[in-house]
Amino acid sequence: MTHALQINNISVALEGTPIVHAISLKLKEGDIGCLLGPSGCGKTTLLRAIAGFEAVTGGEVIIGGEVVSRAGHQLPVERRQVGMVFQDYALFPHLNIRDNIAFGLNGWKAADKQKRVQELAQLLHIGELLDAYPHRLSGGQQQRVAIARAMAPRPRILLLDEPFASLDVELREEIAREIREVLKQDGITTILVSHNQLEAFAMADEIGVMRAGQLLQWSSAFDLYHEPQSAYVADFVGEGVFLPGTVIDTLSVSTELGVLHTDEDLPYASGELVSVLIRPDDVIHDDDSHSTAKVLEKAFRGSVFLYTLELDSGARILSLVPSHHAHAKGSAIGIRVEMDHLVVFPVEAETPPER
Ligand SMILES: Nc1ncnc2c1ncn2[C@@H]1O[C@H](COP(=O)(O)OP(=O)(O)OP(=O)(O)O)[C@@H](O)[C@H]1O
Repeated sequence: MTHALQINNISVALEGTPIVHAISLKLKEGDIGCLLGPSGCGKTTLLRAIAGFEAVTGGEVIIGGEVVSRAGHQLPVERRQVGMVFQDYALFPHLNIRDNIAFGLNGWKAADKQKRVQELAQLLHIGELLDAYPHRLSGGQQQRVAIARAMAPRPRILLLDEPFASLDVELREEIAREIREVLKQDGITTILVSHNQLEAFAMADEIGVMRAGQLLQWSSAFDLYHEPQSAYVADFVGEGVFLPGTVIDTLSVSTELGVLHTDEDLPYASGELVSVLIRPDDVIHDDDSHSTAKVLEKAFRGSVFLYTLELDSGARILSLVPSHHAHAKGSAIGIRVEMDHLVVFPVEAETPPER
């Protein structure tokens, strides 16, 4: 099967400094991928290499089956048929919104141009703004226009660099979901860059976690959360803590929270010391439980509180507790662990993610 985008083992250097190291990924036609990672890990550099603004020092970028980059060969940006939305939107101030959107449609018949502009204006709810000029628009409206303009020529890939960075935090997730719908309806294959995982979850079919120029894992949000392939990814994606454990057999690990069982064989020998990932939704508040933990912190999340709890050993775990259960800081509450799948890593701790 030909993928809309295939990246084979690419490396990119900026001014002689290696920044992106041997990254590979594939994206299906019409899918949305997200590069997620802390500041400086190389997300933008990888995006710019796909767009053709940066050359690769090794590997290949293949768009729609065509090799557009390999060492010593660079198809120019304007011949790649990629659309790009920059963080500052970069609208043309002297053109109205209609002409901004139609800007890349040179060579289209006037009627087709008009049809495409109308179609996008409707999809992105900017129909009333077509005669206005960019300076009159809010940040959110300018963003919609920038996305419409980049989508207009039906690019083979749409590249979005931190598209929601300048929007209100409360709005971002909702807008990410809405833009996802727009892209899906128009069938545009997209890669976006983000350092916000809620945005990535709301938007993407495939998410890649990057760290120091490497792609640690490329998979669905569900798999990143439930099947992280490294302690770094487990820690970076979602919330949770690692608790020390001792392997009893391939299906069970002994921890301070009792013996935890898993549904898939663990690749560890009996007696081996391991770290077990405990997510807040694995720890259930239960007044009838014999195990207790002390409430250290409470963070209100609407329908639930996120409790930070301290175990007898001093180890900390997190728990989501319905917000109608009010327990004071310092009090002990009953807890029960409910997990059918364990995520376990060797003890040697990795450096925690820089956030
Ligand atoms: N011209 C350059 N020469 C050498 N190194 C550079 C150059 N430009 C950027 N870098 C470095 O490359 C690394 C990756 O930068 P990049 O912008 O790709 O990261 P990013 O993950 O997109 O970060 P952010 O989320 O902060 O935008 C950074 O450490 C940066 O300092």
